[in-house]
Amino acid sequence: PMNLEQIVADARHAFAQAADAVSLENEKARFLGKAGQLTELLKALGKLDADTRKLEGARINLAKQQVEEMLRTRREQLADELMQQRLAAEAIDVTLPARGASKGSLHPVMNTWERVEQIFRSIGFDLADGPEIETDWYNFTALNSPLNHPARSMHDTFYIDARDANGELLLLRTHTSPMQVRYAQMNRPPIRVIAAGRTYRVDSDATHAPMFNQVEGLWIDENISFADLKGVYTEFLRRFFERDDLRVRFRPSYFPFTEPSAEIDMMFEHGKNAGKWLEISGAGQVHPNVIRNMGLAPERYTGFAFGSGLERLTMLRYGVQDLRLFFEGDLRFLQQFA
Ligand SMILES: CNC(=O)COc1cccc(Nc2cc(Cl)ccn2)c1
Repeated sequence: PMNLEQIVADARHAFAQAADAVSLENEKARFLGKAGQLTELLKALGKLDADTRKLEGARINLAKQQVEEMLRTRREQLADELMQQRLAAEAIDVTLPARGASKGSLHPVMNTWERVEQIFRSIGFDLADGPEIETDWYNFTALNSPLNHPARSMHDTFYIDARDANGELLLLRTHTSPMQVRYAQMNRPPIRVIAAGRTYRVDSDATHAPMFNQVEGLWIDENISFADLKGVYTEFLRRFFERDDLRVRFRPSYFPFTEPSAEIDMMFEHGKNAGKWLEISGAGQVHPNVIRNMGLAPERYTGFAFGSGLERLTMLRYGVQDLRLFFEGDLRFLQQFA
């Protein structure tokens, strides 16, 4: 019969040459398959006499076991090589430095908003919120603004083309005072409240934007005087600007909702703008009509109020010259405040 040693040697060579599992299976078929060399030899045993068939059959089966063992070994080798290739290809170097995500930061005006609220909360003020779309009653009438007051004109105020359920005119609030009126209607004295938020006016240039942010404060109780306003507001400015060389002056002024009214200027005794008075806010004793519109008796309750632009406070704190920079979202500007 064909030289069994030669067949086993051929199989060893063929399996070693097989580069992957599929080619190895093809080589296996050449030796162990239905038409394989070893299978053919086993079939040919039928022609031999009994003794010879027994002897030859044993020899062929031995060869078959060797070939099957070689096949198993090669299969394991190929599987291991495949695993090694995958480990190399899919390896992640966990020691590489992270890409890092840039940290966000608060918009400077929102930072001012938070600082103002934190300062007033620390001296016992509550916070009010309220609708940006207001009725003309809460925005003007409740605040003692006469029906023919120029601020009510469409040149200064954005009106909504609709009325509310009670037929009231609707508008975008022009200041945050309406929130304070609502708060005072819902709470009993002592009323100490800060109302901050977006306000809208028909105006826009380097120092005016149609939408901007305002913060107002209100303190109503028995015997609250103008002196209390000066004390509280001066202390607020010193803490907000973190300066104790800050001077404050109150100039007589006029607002429909306060009597007497004042405009508040501040000045730093040292530094770049030393000695220069800067207008920062408006304030005054709440007008008796406004006290009454809050549902309180002006004979018993008095109080003060003040208002300031949050952009204005921010511009003064950081020396920003153009208001529009706060609304453009230019990261080169904003990241200075990160
Ligand atoms: C930038 N702000 C300004 O020029 C003027 O702001 C001011 C001035 C005086 C008072 C008020 N607010 C106020 C609020 C109520 Cl509920 C009652 C009375 N007054 C706001």
